[in-house]
Amino acid sequence: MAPPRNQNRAPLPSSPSNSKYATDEVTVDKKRKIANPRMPTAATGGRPTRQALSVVNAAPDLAPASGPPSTAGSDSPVFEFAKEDVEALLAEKLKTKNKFNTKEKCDLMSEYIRRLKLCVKWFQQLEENNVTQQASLKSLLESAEKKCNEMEVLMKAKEEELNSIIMELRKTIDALQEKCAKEESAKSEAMDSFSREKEARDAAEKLQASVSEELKRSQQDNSSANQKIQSLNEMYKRLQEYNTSLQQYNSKLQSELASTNETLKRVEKEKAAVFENLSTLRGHYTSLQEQLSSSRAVQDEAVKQKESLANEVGCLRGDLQKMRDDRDQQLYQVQVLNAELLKCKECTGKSVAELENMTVRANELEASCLSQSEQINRLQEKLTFAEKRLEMSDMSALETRTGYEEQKKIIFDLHQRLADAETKVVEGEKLRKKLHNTILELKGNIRVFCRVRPLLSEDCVGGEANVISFPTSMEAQGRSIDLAQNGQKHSFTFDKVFTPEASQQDVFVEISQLVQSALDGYKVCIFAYGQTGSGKTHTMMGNPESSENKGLIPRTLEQVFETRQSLQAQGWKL
Ligand SMILES: Nc1ncnc2c1ncn2[C@@H]1O[C@H](COP(=O)(O)OP(=O)(O)OP(=O)(O)O)[C@@H](O)[C@H]1O
Repeated sequence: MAPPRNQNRAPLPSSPSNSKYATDEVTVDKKRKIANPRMPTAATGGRPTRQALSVVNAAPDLAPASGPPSTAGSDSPVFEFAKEDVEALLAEKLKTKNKFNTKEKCDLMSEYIRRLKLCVKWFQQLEENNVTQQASLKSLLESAEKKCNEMEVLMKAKEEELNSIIMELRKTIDALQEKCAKEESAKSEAMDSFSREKEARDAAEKLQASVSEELKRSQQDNSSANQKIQSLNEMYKRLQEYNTSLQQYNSKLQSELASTNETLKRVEKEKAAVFENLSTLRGHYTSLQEQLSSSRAVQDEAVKQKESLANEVGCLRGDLQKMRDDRDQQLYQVQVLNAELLKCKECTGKSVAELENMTVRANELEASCLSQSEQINRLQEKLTFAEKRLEMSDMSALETRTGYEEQKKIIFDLHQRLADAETKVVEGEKLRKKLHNTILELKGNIRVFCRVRPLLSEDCVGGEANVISFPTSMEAQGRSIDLAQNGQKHSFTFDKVFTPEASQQDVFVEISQLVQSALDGYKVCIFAYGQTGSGKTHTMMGNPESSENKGLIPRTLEQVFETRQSLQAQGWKL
């Protein structure tokens, strides 16, 4: 015969270290055995447990006159009953050998009563266990809810903190980017001005080079003009010398002409004297015929002399003419030379004017050169200033760049922190889902709510206004309703009962957790049933336009979309 069940289920050692686990185990074990007493368990080493009824049947053997068997640390034995056992016990019929043997009948009856009592006791114990289990589950549920709420609050605070940090960082990034852009534009402006100044400097240098070349050319022109002037002066001097020599020659020729004229006068005087002599001679002609012949001869000779003298005069005249021609030619040459001299003088004047012009131009060019060099100096100063500015802007750009790099590092660190925080959030979210699901499982996977709608005007026609009442006992409050019919009261218990005063929001508060569960990825079904006009449509749909009267479906959709938006802000995607 197998040992009785209560011996196997003796209370576990009451060591303080494992008392909690022992209690939990007992609870779980009991639950499992109540559900299916014939299932083999670890406690029985895999063997099927003995039938509870047989324990009860065996009770007289185990419980002698001293009383019922007791478990360790307890006076009353613990028996276990299955449904079938109870039903069998209830259906049992007393069989006596002799119908009229009342003693035997009485014994059997008392035995039967004892077993019934044991069964009732077992029921009571079971109920007590259930109550304690329910209380412990409630406390567990409350602590889990508390934890969940705390976790949610923490998460929200952390999320807000992170959002503010992200906003600040975004602002800093924007400011830095703006600063960077400004610096870049200032740098490009400085570069532009630098390039412009460089171009201006190049142009000025080119201008200076061209001006210096022009100056050189003008100096060369000047020197060539000077040389020309010198040569012209020399030529002028030579011409003056030539002129003086020509004047001297002219005066010489004139003196020669005067002497020739004097000679001619003398010759004419001699001729006149000869003619006088001839007349005297003619007077003496007669007298002097002889003398005439001689005189003729002398005359002939004189004629001859005269002819020779006339020839000589002609020759002298030709010479004179020649001399005159020469003189005219010389005069013409002098005139030409004078004209040339005048031209030369004009030329010299022009050259002098040109020289003056050239000097003026050279002076102007020197002045422009000076102004150009001043401009070049100014431009060089500007250039050095621009270079300094460029260096400064380079320095500031470098500083900004280092600042930017530092900010980048900070942003990188913050991004890492953000990523860590996000992973923590995700983990927290997972934990929250798990806890939420555990809570819902603890609350019960299938829950039935009852909503009592307020009485409508047509409902009061029959005068049965107070059919429904709500019990106010601690246990039944909010979970039960009592219906009165024909003077009889019928109680009904649900997971939750909503009174007519309950608003749509109150109903949705209970449902929203299931919606959250659906959002967490669990399958959820909510449906309403009831008789016509009981308020199903009102509860489920209500008036979607009214914020107060909208039903569960609009509110659920709102929650879904709100959650979607908040999750989107956290980086979740559809
Ligand atoms: N909690 C409530 N508060 C106020 N009025 C309600 C409530 N519940 C229902 N009503 C009103 O009761 C009437 C009937 O409700 P409803 O139409 O929702 O019933 P129903 O169960 O959907 O009916 P049916 O099955 O015929 O569609 C409506 O006029 C509705 O406004």
